[in-house]
Amino acid sequence: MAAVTYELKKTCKQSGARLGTIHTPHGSIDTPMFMPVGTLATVKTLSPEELEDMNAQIILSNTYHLWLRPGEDIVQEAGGLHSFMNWDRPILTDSGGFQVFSLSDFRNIKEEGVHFRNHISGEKLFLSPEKAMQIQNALGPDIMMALDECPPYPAEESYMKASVERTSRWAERCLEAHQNKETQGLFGIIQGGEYEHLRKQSADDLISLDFPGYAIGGLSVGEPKDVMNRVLEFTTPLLPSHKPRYLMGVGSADSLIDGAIRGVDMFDCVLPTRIARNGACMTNHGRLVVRNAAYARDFSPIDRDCNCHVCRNYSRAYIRHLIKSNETFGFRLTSYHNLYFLLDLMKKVREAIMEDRLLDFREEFFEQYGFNRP
Ligand SMILES: CCCSCc1cc(N)cc2c(=O)[nH]c(N)nc12
Repeated sequence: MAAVTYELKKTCKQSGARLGTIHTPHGSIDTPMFMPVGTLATVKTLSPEELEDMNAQIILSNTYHLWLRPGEDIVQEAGGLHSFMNWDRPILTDSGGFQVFSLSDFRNIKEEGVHFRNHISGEKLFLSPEKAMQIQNALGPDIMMALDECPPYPAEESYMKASVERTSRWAERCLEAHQNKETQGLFGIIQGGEYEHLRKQSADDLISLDFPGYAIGGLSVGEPKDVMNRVLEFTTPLLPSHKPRYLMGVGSADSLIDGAIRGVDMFDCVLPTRIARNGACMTNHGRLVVRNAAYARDFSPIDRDCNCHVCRNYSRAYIRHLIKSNETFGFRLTSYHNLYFLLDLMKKVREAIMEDRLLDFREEFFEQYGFNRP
């Protein structure tokens, strides 16, 4: 029995969207869905109990960061990530490659792996497909990611082709190095940038290796939204309909809806908690920067159309005061609301797919939120 399986439940009549359920050793996940990011084994400022209260079905953590601190050996001695962080629902870990490329000021990519400098201590380190698998096998997430290279945007076609071919060879090495096939699912990551023929090559290579799920990487790296949507339009249909599709690093409300319309099942992004720590909030009527002076005497909730614990109990004025005072509780309130907002948005997306009205929902939401407003 595979560790991770996907059950396709309904395909939307209006678009490529679909409803499904991902079954993992730590529970099932209704899709399309958003995954809060807990880079260092915590979703910043929030407790596992609060994440369960807002119906977070799965959270992410990061191989690169946990390898550096506290070390995968300590997490393994604790019984794995679930025990270490007291989270008994599913966990997905990224493979570390993206973080090496985005965080390290020195890196040298070779066939055997990537040489880089620890962004904290400066020491030289080396990450190979085998090492990425050893770390993830020790951390014990339900879903692991193969080691890939996420080239910058834009990238020359010749560089992208060589990178895709190396990522495919690394994916095969990850499969060979995988130690816990019965308890941990391994997803392949499709690369290829904006080049349709390279996306096809990457998909063909990885589909031939029969992963239980596939991620679309190399997006949300600075490309315009119309480029992302165009790449999704020709990439998502290449992927098996009976396996989960994960769009990496995508998390604004409009991108989640547009990704679901194009058949994406899983999303993650640090955006909701990152902007929360700057006093910015996602609402059904656009982004609200609650730290602004305009809200000093505004005793209404962050979002009058939100039913979260924060919007039912705290005012903009109070939250602005806490943020301006650098009070941790202020960041907790904005983080809780933003994650609740995206999780609730995906619940509404699932309901719209069930009722075959996702495109109508998109129009209503975009109009109310102010997307596409000139
Ligand atoms: C915890 C963070 C998960 S998503 C990080 C991420 C984000 C984005 N935007 C792209 C990629 C990618 O192409 N490959 C990999 N492994 N990760 C990516």
